[in-house]
Amino acid sequence: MKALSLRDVSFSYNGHSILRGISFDVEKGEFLVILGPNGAGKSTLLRCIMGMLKCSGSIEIMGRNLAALRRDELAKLISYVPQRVEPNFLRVFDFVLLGRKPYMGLRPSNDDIKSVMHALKTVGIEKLAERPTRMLSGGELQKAAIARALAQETPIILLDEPTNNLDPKSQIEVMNVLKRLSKEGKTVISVMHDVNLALRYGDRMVFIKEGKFLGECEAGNGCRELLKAAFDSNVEIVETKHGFKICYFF
Ligand SMILES: Nc1ncnc2c1ncn2[C@@H]1O[C@H](COP(=O)(O)OP(=O)(O)OP(=O)(O)O)[C@@H](O)[C@H]1O
Repeated sequence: MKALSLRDVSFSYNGHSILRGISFDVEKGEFLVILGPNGAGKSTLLRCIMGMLKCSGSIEIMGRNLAALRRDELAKLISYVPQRVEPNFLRVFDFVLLGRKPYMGLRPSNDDIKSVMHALKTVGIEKLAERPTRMLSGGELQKAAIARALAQETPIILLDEPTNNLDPKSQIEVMNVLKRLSKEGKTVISVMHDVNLALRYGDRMVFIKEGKFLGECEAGNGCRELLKAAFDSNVEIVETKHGFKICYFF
């Protein structure tokens, strides 16, 4: 069974075609990065997978047809970290507790509280539990959003540009958390613009261009030709002394 299977997924906004017949699979425990130019349809694709937009074609999540899943069933299979998270008056603990909604009764159970504490520890922000989210830095807020998704305890986690607006140290911290999660068996699917982070942390890259599936490649193999075609630029990939692949466009 695949974690995610897309077959001929298409979507239009008011008759304007955005996604055109996208098909690909994601294996369980894989760290898949979705890349492509601005406006290619990456965020739209994530919203289709989350059932927030109604697309044609078929989407299977952990072997189950998305169209046949109830909202609470879907929320136990897949969690979503959106591109922008709005900070508010909620304490970090309560913000992360929102991830327990699919499981919670009127009051949080001991399991809910344990799960929140575990999620906060996993992303390394347990010391911020009492702080209102509006008093967090961009990186801390991003980690809180990831912790909320972890508290949801889903086998798949979907992220839309999780390293946006983060400084280099926070970028690496967030990517290390995601890599560790995928190594522990979670399926991580992330839209990213930072090709170097994608090459370094992803297992595989899927390229979307003009609403279509352009191609896929193993991240370790550099993916030079696909990068060139996706971004209409010349690309060079070099290996650093640490064994990382670094790519630059010209
Ligand atoms: N609510 C909407 N109504 C109409 N068109 C929309 C809407 N949201 C997005 N679009 C259009 O759909 C296309 C795909 O947008 P989408 O946000 O999915 O692209 P993206 O690949 O995620 O882009 P980026 O890398 O810039 O975030 C764009 O042309 C965008 O203008």
